[in-house]
Amino acid sequence: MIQHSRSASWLPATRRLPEPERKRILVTGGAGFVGSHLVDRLLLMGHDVIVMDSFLTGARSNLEQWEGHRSFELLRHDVIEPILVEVDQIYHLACPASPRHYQANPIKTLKTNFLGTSNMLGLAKRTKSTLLLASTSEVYGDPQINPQREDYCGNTSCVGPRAAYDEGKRVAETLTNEYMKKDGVDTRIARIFNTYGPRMHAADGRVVSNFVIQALKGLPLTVYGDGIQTRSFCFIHDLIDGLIALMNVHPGEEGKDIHFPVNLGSSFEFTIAELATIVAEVVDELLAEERPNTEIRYLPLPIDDPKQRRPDTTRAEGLIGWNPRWKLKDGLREMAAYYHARILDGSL
Ligand SMILES: O=C(O)[C@H]1O[C@H](OP(=O)(O)OP(=O)(O)OC[C@H]2O[C@@H](n3ccc(=O)[nH]c3=O)[C@H](O)[C@@H]2O)[C@H](O)[C@@H](O)[C@@H]1O
Repeated sequence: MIQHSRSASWLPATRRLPEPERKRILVTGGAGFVGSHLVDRLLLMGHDVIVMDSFLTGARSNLEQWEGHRSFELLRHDVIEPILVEVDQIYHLACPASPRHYQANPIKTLKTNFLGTSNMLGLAKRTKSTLLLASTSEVYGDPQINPQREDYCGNTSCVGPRAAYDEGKRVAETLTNEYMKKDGVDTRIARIFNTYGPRMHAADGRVVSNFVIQALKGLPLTVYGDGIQTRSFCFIHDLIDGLIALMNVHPGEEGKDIHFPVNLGSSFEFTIAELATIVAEVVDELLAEERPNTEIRYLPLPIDDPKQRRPDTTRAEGLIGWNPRWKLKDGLREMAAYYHARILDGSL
């Protein structure tokens, strides 16, 4: 059945699942980059979605397409404070994710990861709902093996500049695992590797958004260090496929361990210098102009910046049959078009 809201005919048309299949789903951090794409997909699938966000880094504008839709509810609430809502599933995404944001207030980042995750696990226990924790590739720190498998314990510093986030996420994983073992909470842990796409906060300082915006504005691309550090970039729609598949996986006959962390990310590794070249090509194509002299400005490499990062996704493939499908260039085209429209309408 196609559902339109009572009040606004311009709302996106969604399915409405029959009662037993339709779930009430809480998305913490649902106004952020990943969260808002997840909310879009869950609503389009026909579920009821409650978004909880403190708007510390999330933006209301990421969700404005849903305001007034009867399956959508938005709560301004900081996950650090307990809350009681009746839900079937919890995607726990709330936490600033860009180094610029999580370093701006490290204590808050730690509290979000410890107290926030503890609150959500308590809620999952009380409501008997399934909780998926959005963890991160940062739990591997500056990895000494490449690619990283889920059983690699990582190389982090608990007093380094990235510690509030990577140690915060490590303790969030530990909490999740202990609630699963001790209290029988049905949990999933996704370790998300560098993800990019439309709606990334324009000022969050991450490499893909920085490069695309710089190229669109004709500014030099800021490469930190010599640009030989690597990352693997996953397009947002692929990540959302993976998160939903992981949330809904069941042990099955094979008795799969669905609670152990699962890497979600692209297996194609690029140096940051290569990324700069590809972004310049994509933006030239969009603006239909030859700009052979895209300038690179080399800036110092941040302390503890991981030198290499690429997920081993064998586990995701076996457990949920997941593999990213978007090619880097295609994803960058989407992202460049998104920011370009904002530059043209004056909002960027
Ligand atoms: O996007 C992500 O998924 C991840 O982003 C960051 O991790 P990081 O890999 O350091 O991401 P970026 O800040 O985008 O940096 C990637 C690389 O590009 C470099 N960089 C960044 C920005 C820039 O303008 N120029 C540049 O060369 C950085 O030094 C780093 O080597 C966060 O710490 C992670 O939590 C998050 O999961």
